[in-house]
Order: sequence, then structure tokens, then C-alpha cells
Amino acid sequence: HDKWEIHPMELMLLEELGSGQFGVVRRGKWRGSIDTAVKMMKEGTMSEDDFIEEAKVMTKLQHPNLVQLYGVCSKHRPIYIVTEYMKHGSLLNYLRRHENSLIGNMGLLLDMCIQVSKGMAYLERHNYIHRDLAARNCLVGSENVVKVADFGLARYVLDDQYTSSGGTKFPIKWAPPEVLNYTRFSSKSDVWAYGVLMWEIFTCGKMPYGRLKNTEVVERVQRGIILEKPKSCAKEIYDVMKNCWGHGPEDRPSFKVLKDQLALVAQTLTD
Ligand SMILES: Cn1cc(-c2ccnc(-n3ncc4cc(C(C)(C)C)cc(F)c4c3=O)c2CO)cc(Nc2ccncn2)c1=O
Repeated sequence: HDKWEIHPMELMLLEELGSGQFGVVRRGKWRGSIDTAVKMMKEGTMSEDDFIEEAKVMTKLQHPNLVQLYGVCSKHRPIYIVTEYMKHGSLLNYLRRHENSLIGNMGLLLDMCIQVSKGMAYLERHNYIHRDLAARNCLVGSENVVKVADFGLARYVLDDQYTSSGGTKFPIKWAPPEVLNYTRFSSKSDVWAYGVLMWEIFTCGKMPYGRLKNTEVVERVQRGIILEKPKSCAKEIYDVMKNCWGHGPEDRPSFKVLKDQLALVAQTLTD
């Protein structure tokens, strides 16, 4: 019996949570009591067979700061991807909606960064690359828990506008030079994206590089121009962000090092 295969009879579908990259996502109850989110994959949006193969690996990735994949319903079409449920939705929306109570709460914003770095350090340890780390792809649960979502799924998107670096949906503003030039993804390209995610957190959800066109952002990144320090952000925290934007992957810290750097900063700020 395939552990990662979920029987649709065990799922009760509830309200719609949104429609993401792959189609509608609904809240669900699994085996009567487990809160889940159920992605109902729109046909033709993802390479399903490859994903179903990978799902076996993904269900084994378990960490308090990763949105847990419970399994898939792959015996019918559309296939369902069943994950744990996070009641406050995307971190980006949460930052924008709670800006007034978050801005200036350095400790809470830093704690969000630290939670994400823990989830990412776990993925790094398992040689697992996210490929689209950003505030929009993190989720918020009760008691300000923040978890990384949809890690690794980028590999199965069929939309060229998203997968090719020249496409309109490619996340240019979260990409380092080696991804812009050669789409060379690594845990160090996730670290660059993590620096931009820190900037999103400390600006409470501003758009990086404002309204600059993708071509202008590519030009700046390649010339080594980086995002400015957010107003309500301590210098020590901006120093960590800047570390994430080292021009070459070898100039950036690993998530393991990042996690420890952030814990140190948190210590000094609360002393
Ligand atoms: C687990 N989960 C998922 C979602 C949810 C809903 C709609 N779209 C999405 N998204 N969002 C983004 C997304 C991105 C990708 C990339 C491959 C990385 C491009 C692939 C996806 F499959 C999704 C997806 O499914 C999500 C994120 O997977 C919302 C939750 N919660 C709430 C709660 C309240 N209000 C709204 N959502 C929740 O708990």
C-alpha cells in the first residue's frame, strides 16, 4: 500500500482558499479531523507523472517550518495534492494586512526570518532546492508560526512564461546573477532569494525594486546594485541581508551559517 497515496473518500472538501499556479486550492478535512489544503491540479499545468514520483520523496521532508505534504490522490484526474493547513494564508498577505502592528516590532519580524531560515537549513541539509522562495510562498499558522511552502514544485510547472528566465512570470526580483544568466539553481540561489524575503519581511510586504521593469532589475543585479536598507531595520539585520546578496554563490553563506548569524543578532537585539 503506497503510504503517500490518499484515498479521496477520506477527504471532505470545504471552502476555496485561492487559485494558485496550478488551479483551485480548497480547505479539506482528512480522515474526519485533520485540517488540510487540497490543490486540485488543473490539467496541463504540471508534469504530473514526474511529480507523483517525486511526491514519495517530498512526504519524507518533515520539519516544523516546512508545510508538510501529507500525500496525493493520483488515481483520478485532476490529481489532488494534500498538505497541512495554515490558517492565516500567505506571509506576503499577512505582512501587508498587519503592517501597522508589525512595523517596528523588530523582534517578531526577526523571528519570522529565523523560522524561515530553519526550514531552509533543513532543505539545504537534504540537498533540496526550493527554486521560488519568496514571502508569497511562505504561509502563516497560529501563534505566528511561519512555514516554507511549495518547495521543489517549480520543477514541475509546464508554463514556459514561468520556467524560462525570459518569461513574464519568472521571479526575476528574487533571482541571483547565475540564475538570471544560466538558470543555475542551488541552495545558494535560495540564499539570495532568502535575502529578498528578509527585505520583504522588514518592509512589511513591499514589492522589491518598486515598479522597476524586469529588464531594469536584471541590469542592476548584474551590476551589483542591491536593495536599500528598509527604514525600520537594524544595521546588523541589513548586514545579514547583504551577505545573502554576494555576487557569486561562493560569496554567500549557507543556510546553516545564516541560521546561526540570525540567532546571534536576535540575542544582541534582545539584550
Ligand atoms: C497549505 N495552504 C495553501 C494555500 C494556497 C492556496 C492557493 N494557492 C496556493 N499556491 N500558491 C502559490 C503556489 C506556487 C507554486 C510554485 C510552483 C512555487 C510557483 C505552486 C503552487 F502549487 C502554489 C499554490 O498552490 C497556496 C499555497 O500552497 C493556502 C493556505 N491557507 C490559507 C488560509 C487562509 N486563506 C488563504 N489560504 C494553506 O494553508
